[in-house]
Amino acid sequence: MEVYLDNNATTMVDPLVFEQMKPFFCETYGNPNSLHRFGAGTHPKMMEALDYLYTGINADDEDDIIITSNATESINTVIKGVWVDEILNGDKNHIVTSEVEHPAVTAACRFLESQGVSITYLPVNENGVIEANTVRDSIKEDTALVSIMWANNETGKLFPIEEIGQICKEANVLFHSDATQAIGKVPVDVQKANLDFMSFSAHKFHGPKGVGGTYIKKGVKLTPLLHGGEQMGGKRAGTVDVASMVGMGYAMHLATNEMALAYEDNHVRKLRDRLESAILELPETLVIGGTENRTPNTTLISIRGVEGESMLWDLNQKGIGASTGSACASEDLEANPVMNAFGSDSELAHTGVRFSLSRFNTQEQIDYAIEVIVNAVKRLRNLSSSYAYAPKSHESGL
Ligand SMILES: Cc1ncc(COP(=O)(O)O)c(CNc2co[nH]c2=O)c1O
Repeated sequence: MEVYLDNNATTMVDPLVFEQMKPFFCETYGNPNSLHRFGAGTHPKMMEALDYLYTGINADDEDDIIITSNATESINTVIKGVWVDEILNGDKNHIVTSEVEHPAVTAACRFLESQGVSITYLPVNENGVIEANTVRDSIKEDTALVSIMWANNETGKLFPIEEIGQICKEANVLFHSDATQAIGKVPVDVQKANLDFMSFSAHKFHGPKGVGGTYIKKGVKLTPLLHGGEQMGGKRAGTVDVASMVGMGYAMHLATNEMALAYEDNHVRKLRDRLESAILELPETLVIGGTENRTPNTTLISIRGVEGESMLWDLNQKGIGASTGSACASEDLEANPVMNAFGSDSELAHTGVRFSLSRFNTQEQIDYAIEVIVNAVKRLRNLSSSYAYAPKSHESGL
């Protein structure tokens, strides 16, 4: 049996989304910017996609959305655009972010640091969450931007975005959230959150890879990252991947409607809890960041005595796909940076395994995964030269 439990890395394209995309490869294939019928034929579905996108996040209208290639481009568009507008051409020189952002945020901020910008990286509390008051305390006269993720890709922890948005509004500071891991899992409302900018990526909510979006609040200036064309009103040059844009719009429609979010919060959460509870019955296991206030599909579990990469290999041999954290960091054997941010000791920081489910997982798959995981833990702990579990009188050893 094959069981895919790495949906925070990427998701399967929903077959219903794929159906919407098909016509734009060999039938309606014109360039949207061409004046003839072949180009104009793409417009109705592109407008429909923009309608799905802006309504899915409760933006004002379709002008508040630009189509990008992924969340990484969207994040760079915001951070570097604010740098140009507010720092290079303004009187600001400070950005507030967190220690547990995705590398797309951290690396963009590191680049700005190399250009002389001051960056504050806020720490998480013992539950792996940024506390809103630490944002308030970090804002200074010359703060240009606050950028805090909506949901952490490794732990699933949800951050107090609405509270932080109110703080930024009162301090008159621009506010960006990387919502890549939130859309399709929890309600996302850019107006309730007082966001000026937001980034997202279609392949995280059953849309195609290679397409994402940036929300830019109406009236907020943002110098484009890409120049050289009038697409997206000049906010993002380059011919749009029409099929992917249509796919992302429909995926947003399927993922953010009331019924879909209720399904995530019930069916997917129940399967995640079933998997998590079974693993937590093993001794010396714990959920990193705790089980409260998370996206319904994610669990990051430390299994003492079991190297995360070894576990992934065992699982893969049995047809199960999971991860130790962000795929972009999975090539190296570095300790999980999020676990480091929790102050985990170096041994613990290598024991994390992330399981991230989706609406396409079934109970049969989860029960099979539980059986494989429990057997893998037994095998790997028995092989470990450094792990010796001394069961307490009432516990059975492994
Ligand atoms: C919070 C967050 N932001 C940005 C990105 C980048 O998205 P992309 O530009 O579409 O690639 C990711 C991808 N996160 C992961 C990719 O693989 N495992 C992950 O957890 C993410 O989880």
